[in-house]
Amino acid sequence: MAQKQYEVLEWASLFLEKSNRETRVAELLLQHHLNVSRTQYFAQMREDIPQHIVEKFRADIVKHAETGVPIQHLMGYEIFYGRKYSVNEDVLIPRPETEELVLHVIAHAPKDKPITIVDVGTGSGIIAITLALELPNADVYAIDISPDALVMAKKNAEDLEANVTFLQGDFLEPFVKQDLRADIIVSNPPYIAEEERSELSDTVVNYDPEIALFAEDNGLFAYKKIISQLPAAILSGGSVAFEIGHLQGKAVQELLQQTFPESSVTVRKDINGKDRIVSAKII
Ligand SMILES: C[S@@+](CC[C@H](N)C(=O)[O-])C[C@H]1O[C@@H](n2cnc3c(N)ncnc32)[C@H](O)[C@@H]1O
Repeated sequence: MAQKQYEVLEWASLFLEKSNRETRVAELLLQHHLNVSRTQYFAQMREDIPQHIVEKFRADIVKHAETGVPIQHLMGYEIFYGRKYSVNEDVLIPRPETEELVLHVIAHAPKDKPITIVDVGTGSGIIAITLALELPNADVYAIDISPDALVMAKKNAEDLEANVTFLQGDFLEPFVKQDLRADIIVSNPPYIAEEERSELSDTVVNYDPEIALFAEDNGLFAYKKIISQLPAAILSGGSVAFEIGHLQGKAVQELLQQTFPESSVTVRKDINGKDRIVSAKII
């Protein structure tokens, strides 16, 4: 018997609710299996869906509910800043908060002269690639310690035709080693404290890479390390922008202020009113 699109979605929502899984994912997954735009998806809510698509969709919903595997891994991609990025277990699944970091950098970047930008801890490459595509005057470098993450980031850069130089190493070290200096340094580093592990969903703990999530020193290790490398990596008058955990604003602000006492360091809130970005213009 043929099933209408809204009936298939209703089944998925009930199934996911029963297994305490988020239901928002069902729509994204169904849209993916139907291979339609968002507008088309809503327009055809009362249309019949071919049986083979219903079966594939149901199988993915059951797998997600039973194992916690993120739908982005089932689909093989996530959308970031309107572009499709391949993802797998080697990279953090892009988060919507990070779009706010990218928007901040784009809004404040000089547009009238050549600039150099470094993305520290690039993962799937979302920050570096978006900046390379949105800021044609920027020479963009992207660093990660994980060779596997860099494979995925390079694939994404190639697929999206973005010109990014990828370096492997410990935070800013490979950039500094080349005697380079940047106008803008941006990072969404690992910032979750080990003590917070139990608060995370098993979808995050089991499927995002450990190295992308956790940081010692109450989640501050990466900020401390990057800030200690900054004086050798940034140009005077350059700027820094970090994504932060919503309780880390004051601590990261103080760390930056200690290293650059003359600079003004700002904590910015995200769309939900939570501290999300710490930025500074370096003097
Ligand atoms: C929170 S993820 C961010 C990934 C990506 N920039 C994003 O926003 O989705 C942090 C990234 O930092 C990388 N990383 C962790 N420790 C590092 C280190 N010591 N040096 C360079 N990168 C590191 C991880 O491999 C991971 O890709």
